Amino acid sequence: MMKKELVIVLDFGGQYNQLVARRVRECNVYCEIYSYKTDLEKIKAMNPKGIILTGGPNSCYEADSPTYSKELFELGIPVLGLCYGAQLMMHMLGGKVEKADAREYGKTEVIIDKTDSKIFEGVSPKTICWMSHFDYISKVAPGFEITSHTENCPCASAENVAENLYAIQFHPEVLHTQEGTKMLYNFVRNICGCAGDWRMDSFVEDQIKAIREKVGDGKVLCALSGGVDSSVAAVLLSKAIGNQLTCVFVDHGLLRKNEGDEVEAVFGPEGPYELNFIRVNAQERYYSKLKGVTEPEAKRKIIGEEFIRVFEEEAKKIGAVDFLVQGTIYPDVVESGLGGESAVIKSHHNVGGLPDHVDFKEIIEPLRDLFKDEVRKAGLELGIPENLVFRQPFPGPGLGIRIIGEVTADKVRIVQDADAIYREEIAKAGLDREIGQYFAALTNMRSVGVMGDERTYDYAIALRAVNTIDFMTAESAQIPYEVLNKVMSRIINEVRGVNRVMYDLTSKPPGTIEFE
Ligand SMILES: Nc1ncnc2c1ncn2[C@@H]1O[C@H](COP(=O)(O)OP(=O)(O)OP(=O)(O)O)[C@@H](O)[C@H]1O
Ligand SMILES: O=c1[nH]c(=O)c2[nH+]cn([C@@H]3O[C@H](COP(=O)(O)O)[C@@H](O)[C@H]3O)c2[nH]1
Ligand SMILES: NC(=O)CC[C@H](N)C(=O)O
Ligand SMILES: [Mg+2]
Repeated sequence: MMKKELVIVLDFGGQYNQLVARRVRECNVYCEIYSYKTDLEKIKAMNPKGIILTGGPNSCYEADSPTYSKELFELGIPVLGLCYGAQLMMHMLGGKVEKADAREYGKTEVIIDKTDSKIFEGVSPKTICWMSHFDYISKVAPGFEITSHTENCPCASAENVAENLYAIQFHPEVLHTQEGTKMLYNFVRNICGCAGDWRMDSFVEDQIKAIREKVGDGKVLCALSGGVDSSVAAVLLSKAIGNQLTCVFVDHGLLRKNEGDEVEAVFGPEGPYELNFIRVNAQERYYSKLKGVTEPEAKRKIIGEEFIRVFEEEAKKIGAVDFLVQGTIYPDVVESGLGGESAVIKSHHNVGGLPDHVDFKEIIEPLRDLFKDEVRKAGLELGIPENLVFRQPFPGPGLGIRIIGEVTADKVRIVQDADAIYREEIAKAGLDREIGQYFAALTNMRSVGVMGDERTYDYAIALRAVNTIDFMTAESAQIPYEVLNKVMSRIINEVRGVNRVMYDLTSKPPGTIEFE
């Protein structure tokens, strides 16, 4: 078998490390991320075609900052340092890095000095790049030449062609760097010489192989929500291990209207997949655990823990189940505060919301490194129908995080009915494939209204709709006013307990997509 081409990303704690990996994969080159604490011997043994050092929050000239063996730069393997990685390369090889008088942050014009640099092939001589640094390279290391600069920064990039070493102060992986993808392409394809023969089908094949090796003839339980991620995970697992797999779908009473039956229709015995499928109706159990709880993180943790307890009980019934599979994807990991140095935004039930003790030998998450759109590609690769692959995401904690404050059966009914109307009207207007994610939420606010000459004192529904590529950032969608108006009027007329409807205009950041 032909050996797969690999580029290694060495993680120094930057915020955009997964984006680096993703951009490399977009160049059809396989890529894996390793911590800067990984041994050089281990890196060498993987025989990478290139190595990328990421950004990071530290200053390389301080004593305890992350560093690496200098031998890395002497292997003859092309190395590209980004931001902290660039500074570290200069610092270790005899250049100088210092604190700048002013920090450079955001979109910045970079002027290319060496237009025939391989990194800048096809890039305009003046190009907008994303900067995010306090420190700067005040002197390049011997053997390096400066290849670009900005108004405030004398060295925006440098290279030592003879040694195959490249340093970039800005962040080519961020889409705000207009020609960044081109630069990374130039590095992996032209400088590292990768042929670019990696495709999503290789990802699928590799995962199937890895799962078979790990699981052997053991039994596996897959947490299946019917959403995009776990459906892709379930089909992948089923291809890998067939009958050893049982899928468990939990109806926690926080699903959208009719969703339980819809999921059962697709994955149950009547559907097209040959899966061992179990539906657990756990409504009462969730409502009683959530009674009186209002704090968002507390709600998330309770829902997350109950999921696991249900899975454990089902596993006991099957007997001797060692593995639990979840459809965790990369944004779940980052937001739960586990993506390197990044802060906790909210504990996704399947990551940061997991209880301390879990009764499975191992949790398998085959999609953990992928972004949503990459998961969709894998789904299509697996032959999953488009209407499933392009479903809008629905969070595991469900309506639990779309009902602000305490969850009750009556509030669930209100938000389910309002949401169903909203979805119906969006579909009628032909907008359902256009908008990334849209839903109704129940604010915990009641206000005074007048209906049929009577005073009302009822809840306000918030409508949300966002467009996004990777769900890490998002903008509110521009829905035609007539559509919003129709939704408002139907909700007020058809859903008892609501007398006001609002549209949430907030982008992410500063908002998040869900309300809790
Ligand atoms: N009701 C549920 N029953 C069983 N497992 C669930 C349920 N809800 C969520 N999960 C598990 O938690 C994981 C994360 O949920 P999440 O909503 O992010 O993914 P998804 O439902 O698979 O896809 P999507 O993001 O498209 O909704 C799922 O992949 C699945 O493994
Ligand atoms: O399975 C999930 N478990 C969770 O705990 C969770 N929280 C948010 N989401 C989904 O993630 C995306 C980003 O949402 P936020 O901007 O609200 O963090 C959006 O698509 C959200 O629907 C979740 N999915
Ligand atoms: N984004 C980065 O990698 C920053 C590197 C370094 N901490 C600086 O401020 O210059
Ligand atoms: Mg979901």
